[in-house]
Amino acid sequence: MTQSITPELRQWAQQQIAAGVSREALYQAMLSSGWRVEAASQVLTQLEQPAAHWVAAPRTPTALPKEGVPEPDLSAGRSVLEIDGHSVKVLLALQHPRVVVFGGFMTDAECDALAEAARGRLSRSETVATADEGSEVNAARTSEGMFFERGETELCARIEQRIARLLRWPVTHGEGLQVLRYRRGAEYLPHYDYFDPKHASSAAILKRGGQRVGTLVMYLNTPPVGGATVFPDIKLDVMAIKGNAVFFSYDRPDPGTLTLHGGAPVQEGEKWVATKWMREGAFE
Ligand SMILES: O=C(O)CCC(=O)C(=O)O
Ligand SMILES: [Fe+2]
Repeated sequence: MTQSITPELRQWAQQQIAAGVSREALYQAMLSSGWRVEAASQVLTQLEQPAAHWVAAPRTPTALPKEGVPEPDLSAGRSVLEIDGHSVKVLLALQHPRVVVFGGFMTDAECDALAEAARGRLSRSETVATADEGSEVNAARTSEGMFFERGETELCARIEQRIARLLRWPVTHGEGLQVLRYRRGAEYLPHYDYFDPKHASSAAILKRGGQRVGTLVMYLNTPPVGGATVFPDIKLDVMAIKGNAVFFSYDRPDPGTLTLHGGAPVQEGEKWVATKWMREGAFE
């Protein structure tokens, strides 16, 4: 099925919205009638943008950056990246390890909506077991978490599309969004996001999509005190500020990537984040 975004389709979608149909209902209706996640999400995203930004058909799949890991286009010293009508600021860029901090990646409304959608589905976070197959509850991680399916809701699809464009990495190569809530005192001790090839459980995990090669942690609120994302190897603390996000990439599953990182204890209030992990291959 070709899924070009014709003027008629756009008009139909606009009429539905004007008639009070929610974006979510429209998105689910499009999926049930055979639309692909990315195309359906694009139609709805474009409705918010000036007509000059509309395209007649879905754009070609996101081109991979040369390096083989996700990477934003920061050529020519860009400080603001225009992604799907959002002005994403580049607040900090470090070469090695590759760490980029973005300002205004998500709107406050998007942060609130994502946290609310996740709230009822949180359970004590698990991490990959070290000894045998499967995952286990781990004292190093005292947050509660949940995973959305990729493209599960219109909001997930919209955020996933924005991530894909920002980091030039296909939506298909990303895991579903994970949402974590840390209550006061909760933390995530320093760890690597790649799967340790020496762990017994890694072989099975790697069959689906291969290694993780990049992470984007999005802050869904601003904890009053504490909760920074810390990178002990390079002594960098990224403060958790609502709507901002920190990206880092790792081209091999090796501590030499200097991507050791953790979530510092939350000292007051709560901390909410969404994490997107990107794989080297398609995660289907
Ligand atoms: O909460 C944080 O700041 C870090 C989260 C994290 O490391 C992860 O989700 O893998
Ligand atoms: Fe992590």
